[in-house]
Amino acid sequence: MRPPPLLEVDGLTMRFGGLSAVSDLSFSAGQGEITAVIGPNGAGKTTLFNCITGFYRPQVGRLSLHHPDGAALRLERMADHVIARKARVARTFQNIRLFPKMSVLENLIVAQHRVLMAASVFSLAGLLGLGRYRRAERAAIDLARHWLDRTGLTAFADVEAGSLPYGHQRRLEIARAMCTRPLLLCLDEPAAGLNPRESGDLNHLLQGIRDEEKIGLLLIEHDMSVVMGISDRVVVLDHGSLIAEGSPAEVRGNPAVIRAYLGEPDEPAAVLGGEG
Ligand SMILES: Nc1ncnc2c1ncn2[C@@H]1O[C@H](COP(=O)(O)OP(=O)(O)OP(=O)(O)O)[C@@H](O)[C@H]1O
Repeated sequence: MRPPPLLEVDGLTMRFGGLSAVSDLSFSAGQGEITAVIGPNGAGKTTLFNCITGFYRPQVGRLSLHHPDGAALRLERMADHVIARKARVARTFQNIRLFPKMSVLENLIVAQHRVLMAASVFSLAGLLGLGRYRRAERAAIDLARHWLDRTGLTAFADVEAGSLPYGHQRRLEIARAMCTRPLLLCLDEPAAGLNPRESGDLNHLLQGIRDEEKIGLLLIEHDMSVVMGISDRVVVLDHGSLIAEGSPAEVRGNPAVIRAYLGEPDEPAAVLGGEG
């Protein structure tokens, strides 16, 4: 049985001039599930992420984020900063976007600036005088330390983020996103540029986040060992439309998926291999 939907995408269409980058797309991503969005180049994956995170406003369709208190927030009506803060959707990027000159720890504290500023009641007096701010600061440091530990970065806490090896920077991006306490974590090609060992570590980290935090993860990924190895559901796009949806095993054997990737029905293992 599928878990309750966390994100429901309903009839989503996003056009650029005459081009439909996403076309009448519907699917759901469950709470406590890893949902992978795959498809050939130009299929509309990044456009979908940009609609979910408020960077684009779709012309048609609904994006509903179901909160544990029963509220269904309509993301397509919200600005990006409201989606991050109120709907609690966090995102990492294909091209890593850390503060490279800040330390690893500072990156994780800055991610929590909204909570800290709220605790200061947005005033200097609040910053200087209130126990409430000091408690919030303590909690922010504890949360940062927790995610440093979970991502294996504790030893690098004081190191400049930009000087970390690539695989560590990817994990730091995930730690930073988790410091915002998201309900939905959107990961844009988290395995890009990782070697097989780092990719294995990433799988382990993402499965741990799913199982322990019970949040939803939505990932765009081209590395099929990651997609087939850790996803609970796979959504396949081609030319902006949904062509398949199901478990990794169901999707891997789907003729439409094989055609979209290979242009012919032979040799699915070449592109859609992996564990699963
Ligand atoms: N801002 C934009 N303006 C015009 N066209 C765009 C814009 N963003 C995306 N597109 C077009 O929309 C289509 C889908 O692009 P998108 O980047 O969403 O695909 P993708 O599946 O993420 O591809 P890739 O795997 O190569 O990253 C492409 O034809 C792309 O050129």
